[in-house]
Amino acid sequence: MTDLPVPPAVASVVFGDRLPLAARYASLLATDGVVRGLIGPREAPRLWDRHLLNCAVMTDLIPSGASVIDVGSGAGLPGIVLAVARPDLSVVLVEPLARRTAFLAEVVTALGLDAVVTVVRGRAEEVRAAVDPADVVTARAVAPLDRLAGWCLPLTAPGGRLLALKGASASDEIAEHQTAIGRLGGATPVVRQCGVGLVDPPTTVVEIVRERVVEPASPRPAGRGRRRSSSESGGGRGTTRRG
Ligand SMILES: C[S@@+](CC[C@H](N)C(=O)[O-])C[C@H]1O[C@@H](n2cnc3c(N)ncnc32)[C@H](O)[C@@H]1O
Repeated sequence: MTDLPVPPAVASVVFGDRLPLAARYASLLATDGVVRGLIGPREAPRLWDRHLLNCAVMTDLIPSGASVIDVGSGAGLPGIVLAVARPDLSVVLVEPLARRTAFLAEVVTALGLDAVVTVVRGRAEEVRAAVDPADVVTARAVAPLDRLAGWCLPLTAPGGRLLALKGASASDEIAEHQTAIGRLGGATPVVRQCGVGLVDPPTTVVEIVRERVVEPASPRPAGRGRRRSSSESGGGRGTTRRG
């Protein structure tokens, strides 16, 4: 039998009066989440430190009343945690795997979050027609920054931001992918440290504002070769307009 994870003292600072709801989510992860293979058994004892608190502290970067799309939610990280910590947010969870969206839908209902959380099954690059662009798009452990920007900036409202939870590699990834991100309409990425003094280590978030809207390139005239997709071309062949 799995021991249910005990919230550390700092959890009440981070979640406030939503702590019981956060604890219910932690229990679902530690039981159903482990049994159904969405969370590794070794993660159960460290769910609070490495997962719930690590995700919750990024709420500092999310404006009041914002719409949020969480891309690649998996078992609900960070999307469910954001909805638990911040009842003012409306959250869409985008996840392609049926086993995971089934779990997410059950968790949303079990936590009474149906009014503020929607689960969408699909790949981020395929759900554009199905979701409204959001003020904030989040992603944790989903893809390198250039691919994330290609998937997530089109889901971000002009002037909104992509918040990518990253580890120690954040600065290296920015150096590697900054040019591609710019071509996709992203502003210069900024590294933010969240939860300093609350979580150790603090959560590293790469923030990318969608400063320009990049339209897909127009098709080339017939006979001049196959048009490259934006992902193949690094997004560099699009046309842009100010957002
Ligand atoms: C390593 S898991 C991370 C899950 C969760 N964000 C977390 O931090 O625990 C990566 C997740 O991204 C999802 N994913 C992969 N490609 C995706 C895409 N193109 N669009 C949306 N989600 C994707 C996978 O199905 C998987 O659930």
